[in-house]
Amino acid sequence: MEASVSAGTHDFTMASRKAEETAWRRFQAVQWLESLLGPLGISNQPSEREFISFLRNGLILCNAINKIHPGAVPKVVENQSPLQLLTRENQPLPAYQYFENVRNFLVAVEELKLPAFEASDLERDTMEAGSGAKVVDCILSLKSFHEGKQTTGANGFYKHAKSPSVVNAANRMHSRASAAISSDSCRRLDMSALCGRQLTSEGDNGKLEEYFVESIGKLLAEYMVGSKENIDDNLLASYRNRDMDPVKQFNRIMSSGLEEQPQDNFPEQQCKACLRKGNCHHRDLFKMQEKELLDLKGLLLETKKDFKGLQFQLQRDLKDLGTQVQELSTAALGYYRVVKENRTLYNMVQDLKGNIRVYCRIRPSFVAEAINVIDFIGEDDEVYKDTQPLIRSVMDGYNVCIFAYGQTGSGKTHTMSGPSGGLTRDMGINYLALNDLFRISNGRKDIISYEIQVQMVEIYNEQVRDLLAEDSSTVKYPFLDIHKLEIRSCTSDNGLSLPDATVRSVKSTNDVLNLMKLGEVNRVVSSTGMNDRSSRSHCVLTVHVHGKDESGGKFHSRLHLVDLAGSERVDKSEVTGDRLKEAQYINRSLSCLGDVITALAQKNSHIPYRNSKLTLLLQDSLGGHAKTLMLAHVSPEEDSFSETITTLKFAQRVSTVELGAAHSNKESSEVMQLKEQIESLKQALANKEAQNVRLSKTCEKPRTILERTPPRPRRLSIENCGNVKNVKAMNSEDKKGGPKTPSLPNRSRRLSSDGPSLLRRITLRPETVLINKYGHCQTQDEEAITKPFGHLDNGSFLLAKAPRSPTSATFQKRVTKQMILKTPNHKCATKSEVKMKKLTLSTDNLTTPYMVNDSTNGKGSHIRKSLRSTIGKLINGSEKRVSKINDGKSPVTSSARSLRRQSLTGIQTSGSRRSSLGGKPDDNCAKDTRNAKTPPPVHRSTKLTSQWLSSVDVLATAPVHVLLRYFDN
Ligand SMILES: Nc1ncnc2c1ncn2[C@@H]1O[C@H](COP(=O)(O)OP(=O)(O)OP(=O)(O)O)[C@@H](O)[C@H]1O
Repeated sequence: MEASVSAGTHDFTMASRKAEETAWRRFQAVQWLESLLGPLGISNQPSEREFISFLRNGLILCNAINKIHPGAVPKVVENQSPLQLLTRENQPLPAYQYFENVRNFLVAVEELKLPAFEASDLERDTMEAGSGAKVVDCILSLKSFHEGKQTTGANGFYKHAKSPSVVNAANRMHSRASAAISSDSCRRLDMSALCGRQLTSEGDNGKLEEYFVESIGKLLAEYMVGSKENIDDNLLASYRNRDMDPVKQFNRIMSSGLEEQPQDNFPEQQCKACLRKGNCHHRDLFKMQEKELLDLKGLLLETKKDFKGLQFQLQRDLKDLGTQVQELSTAALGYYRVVKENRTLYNMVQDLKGNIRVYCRIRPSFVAEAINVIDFIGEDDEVYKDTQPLIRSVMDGYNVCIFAYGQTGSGKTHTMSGPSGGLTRDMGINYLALNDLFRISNGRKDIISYEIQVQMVEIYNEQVRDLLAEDSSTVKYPFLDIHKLEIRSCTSDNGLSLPDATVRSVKSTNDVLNLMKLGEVNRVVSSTGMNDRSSRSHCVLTVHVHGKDESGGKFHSRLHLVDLAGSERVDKSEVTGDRLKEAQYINRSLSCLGDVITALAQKNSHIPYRNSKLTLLLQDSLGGHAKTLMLAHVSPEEDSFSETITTLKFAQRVSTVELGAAHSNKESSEVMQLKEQIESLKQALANKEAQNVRLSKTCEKPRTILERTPPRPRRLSIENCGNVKNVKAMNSEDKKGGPKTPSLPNRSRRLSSDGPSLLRRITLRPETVLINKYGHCQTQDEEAITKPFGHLDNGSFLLAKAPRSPTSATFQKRVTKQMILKTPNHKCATKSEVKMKKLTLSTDNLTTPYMVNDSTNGKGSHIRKSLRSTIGKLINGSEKRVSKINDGKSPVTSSARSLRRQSLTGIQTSGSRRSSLGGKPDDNCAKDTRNAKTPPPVHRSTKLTSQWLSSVDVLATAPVHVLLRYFDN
C-alpha cells in the first residue's frame, strides 16, 4: 500500500516536472520567435493549444526560417496578423491559406536537416497531446541552428535537444540532469571546441550532425563527471581512460545516475554503487545523521519551549515597563506643570514684590581653543522673548527700564543694539522693542491712540549729551561743554527727566532705525585692549509713549533702554590719557550704581541717587514704581574670571531689590479731572493762606487802611480763584467800560487792594456768569463777555450767580444753592438728573449741601474724598492757620474770620449768624468792620447766608471744577 502511494506520488511528481519542462520549452520558443520577428502579440506562457493556433498558418514559421536562412521559403503566403488570428481563433481558416506555408516550411526544415514535424500537428481537429512538443522541438532546433550560425559565421549547427516526451529515459530522468540540459547550466558548457571548427560547405552537414552529437555527448559527460555525484567509480575510470564512445558514456552516466538516485527510505533500498564497491559507510553515516537529526529535533523542541517561556517573560516585562513608563510620564508631566506653575507664581511674586528681574547672557568665546571658565548650554537666539512682556507693559502705562550691565567686551551693545551694521533680523533689543511697540499700537488703534517719541542721550564723563541733536558739532566734540543737559524730576514739565534733549516722534520702525543709526554714529566709541569698539559712555534710549483711550483717559509711560559702559580694569584694557579718564568716570558711575542697588537692597532710608548722573537719570526706574530688568553680561574666558564673578555677584544683589508693585500711569478722564481739581485747590489754598496773612495784618489796622482806600467801581474778582491775571483782565475790562451789570450798593463797590477791598473782590455779581471752555465769560442772558475769564483747559466751566442784591426778596425766594462736583458725563445736569447726596463740611459751623454724582468709580470717589478733605482743610485749615498765627487769643482772629466771610459774601456778619454758626461774636471785629463802613447786614435767613457763605468759600477755592447752580424753587 505504502509502496503504491509512494509510486503514485512519484508519478505525479514526474508528470508535473514534465509539464513544467514542456511549458519552459514553449516559453523559450516564443521568446526566440519574438526576438527574431519582433512582438507577436502572444503571451509569454501560452498553452499548447494557443501556441499551435498561433503557428497554424505557417506564416511565422516561414518568416522565421527565412530570417535565419534567407530564401529558405521562396514564397510566403501573407495572411492576417497573428494577433488577428488569435482573436479569431474560433473561426476556421481556409486550409489553403496555411497549408502552402506550412508545407514550404517543412521542406525548408528538411533541407536544413533539422527536426521537423507533421503538417497535421498544426491542425486543430487532429491535435493530440504531445504534438505541440514536436513543433517546439523544431523551433528550438531552428534557434540552435541560428545561434550556431551566428557563432561560427557559417551555416550554423543545431543542438538537437529533444523534449522529454521524445526521449526514452525522460520519464526517469533526474531533475538535476534535465536541468543540466535545459537550464542555464547547459549554456555554460564549453562550446569553444565546437566553435573552433569551421565547416564550409553544405555537404559537410552529415558529418556535422555526427560531430555535434559526439561533441555534445562529450561535453555533457564531462559536465556530469565534473559534478561526480552518484556516478560509478568504474564508469569514471573508463571515462578518464577515454576508452568509450562519449555518447555511450553519456547514456551510461545518465542511466547509472538515474538508477543511483537516493530514495526516500534509505535502509529499505540498496545503495547499489556502494555495494558494488563493498565499502558502504552511507548507512552508518545515515544513522549518525539520523541520530543527530533527532538530537537536533529535541534541541529544537527545547529551544522552542525556552523561546516561548522567554517570549512570555518578555511580554510580561514589556507590560510592566509600559506601566512604569506611563507612570513616569504622568509624573514628568505633573512635574513640568508644577515647574511651569512655580515659574508663573514666582514671576507673580516677583511682580508683586516688584523685584528687579535679572537675566544673564554669556558671550560666545571668540577663540576656539581658549579655556573657558563658563559655558553656555542651550539656545542663544531668544534673548528678547523674556523682555517682551515688559514691552507690552509700556503700552499699558507702566514705566519700564531694561539695562545691560557687564564688563567691557561682554556683549552689552550687541544685546541692546545688535551687531554693528547687522541685518534687521540681527537687531538688538532696542529695535525689537520699538518694533513691538508699533505692532501693539497698530493692533489697538481702534481703542487707543498712541504717540511714540524717542530721546537718546549718553552720559559721558558725567555729562549728559544729546545723541539726536541737530547740531552735530555738539556731539562731535564731546569735551566741549556746550550741550550739557540737566536731569530733572520726572514730574516736571511733560514728565521728561531730560526736557532739553531732542524728542523725536517716530511713526515706524524705519524711523527708529534711522534714529538709532544717528545715535550710534554720535556715540563715543574707542578701541581698547579689551574691545575694538568699546562704548565709552552709558547710552540711554528713552521711549515716551503717550496714550489716549476712547473715554478720554490718558497715560504717559516711559521705556528706558540702557546700554551701560563696561566696567574695566585699566591694567587690562591698557588705556591711557583720555581713555583712562573715561574709564575712571565709567567705573565711578558704575560704583555709584552699585551703591544705589546696595542701599535699595538693604532698604536704607537714604538712597544715594544724586551721586552720579546715571543713578539720577534712572532714579524712577530703580526706586520708583517701574518694572525693571537687568541683563547681566559675562565673558566666558578664563582671564575674565574675576570680572565674571563680580558681575554675577552684582546681578545677585540686584535681584534682591524690591521696588514694590509697579504702578500704571493710566488714569481715567475723571480721575485726571479730579486730580487737576486737587491741584487747583492746593493752589487756591496757597493763595488763600497768603491772603490770610495779609488779612490778619489788615485787621490790626483796618481803620487806617480803609481810610486810605479810595472807592472803586464794583467788579467781579476771581483772585481767589487762583488766576490773578484774569482778575487784572477783568479789572481792565471794567475800566474800559466792559459789559454793564446791575449796580451794587456803594459799599460793595468800595474796593481796596488791602483789607476790606478783599471783601469786595470776592463779592459776586448778581447775574449768572458762565465760563465756557475757551475761558470766556457769559452772562445768563447769553451776553458774552469778550475777555477771557481764566483758562479752563479741560472744557469745564464755572457758573456763578450772585444775588442782584443780597437783600433782594426775589433772590431769596429763588435761591437754593447747590454745589455740584462736575463729572465727565455730567455737564450741566438739571436738578432731576443729579442724584443728591448731602455732605457736611466740617467748617466752623458751616453746613453745605453738595450734589455728588454717584456714578463715578472707586478711584473717582477716592479722589473725591481727598477733594473733600482738601476743601475741608482749605476752609478749616486756613482758618486754623490764621488762628494759629493769631494764637487764638488775638482779637484779630475772629475779626479776620468775619472779615473773610464778609469778603466772600459781601454780607456783613451779624450776631444772629454767628450764633447760628456756633461762633462767638467778636465785638472788636464787629466794631472794626462797622468803623470801616463795611456793607450793612443783609436781611436774609441765617441758613441761606451760611449756605451761601460756604458755597462761595468753596467757589473761591475751587474755581475751575466746581459748578455752582441755582434752581428756582
Ligand atoms: N552673543 C554674541 N554673539 C556674537 N558676538 C557677540 C555676542 N556678544 C558680543 N559679541 C561680539 O563681541 C564684541 C564685543 O561686544 P560689545 O561691543 O557688544 O561689548 P560691550 O559689552 O558693549 O563692550 P563695551 O562695554 O566695551 O562697549 C563685539 O564684536 C560683538 O559683536
